[in-house]
Amino acid sequence: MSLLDVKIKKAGYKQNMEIIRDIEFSIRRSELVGMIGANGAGKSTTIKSILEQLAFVEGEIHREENSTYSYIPERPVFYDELTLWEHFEFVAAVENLHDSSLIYAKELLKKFHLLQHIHEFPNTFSKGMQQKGMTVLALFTKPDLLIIDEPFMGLDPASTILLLNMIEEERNKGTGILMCTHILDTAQRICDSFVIIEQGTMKAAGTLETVLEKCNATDGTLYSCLSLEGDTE
Ligand SMILES: Nc1ncnc2c1ncn2[C@@H]1O[C@H](COP(=O)(O)OP(=O)(O)OP(=O)(O)O)[C@@H](O)[C@H]1O
Repeated sequence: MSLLDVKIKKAGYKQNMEIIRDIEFSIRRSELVGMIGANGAGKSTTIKSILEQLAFVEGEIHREENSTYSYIPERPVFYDELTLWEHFEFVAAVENLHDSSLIYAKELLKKFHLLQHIHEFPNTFSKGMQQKGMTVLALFTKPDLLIIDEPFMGLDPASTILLLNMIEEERNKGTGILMCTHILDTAQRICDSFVIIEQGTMKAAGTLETVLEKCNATDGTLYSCLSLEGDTE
């Protein structure tokens, strides 16, 4: 049984608008799935359809019963009037979380070197600090499924390693992860499987071997699966 089964026939931002079509993949527990594709290919739109944020989706999206999910958006979003810590208190109250989750939040904040900033307003943070804040906010609820859009953007090398370790720890705990990224070398190294999106549709899905075969690039890398700009026949 999968944590998430996606079978999108077509979807878009308003009724009958077709931005993406024929996208089918699943995510199991402990599986890290990399979603790869050029700018504007339809990756974020696919994520939005999973998050039920699109006005028009034809198809089926099933999540395992009673499973929870967290989403780390490409661009961090914080409330202007709340400090970082107040964001945690707010989420804990809204989601009715146990007190232990706030203790866990502090452990994670320490790990991500944000503990000394918890009484500051995140909108005054640097891009990387905001990204780390969003990551901890997504993790402290202990989701079954984690959806991450471009997680490495703006992170310094130490924070990148921290994030990679965190992804590995989450997988070991059984969390299923969907990660959109343009950092193909890292994706190829760490993901269990891939979904390649091109011009709004799924070009290939499966293990590295499967997608490379589908892209006629058995000796290539993930780069070979993307049609490069300026390519001629
Ligand atoms: N709110 C919107 N309303 C209408 N069209 C949109 C909207 N958001 C995105 N699109 C269009 O949907 C298409 C797919 O965009 P999407 O953001 O899913 O691409 P992406 O693969 O995530 O790209 P990137 O790598 O640049 O983040 C693009 O043509 C884009 O212009």
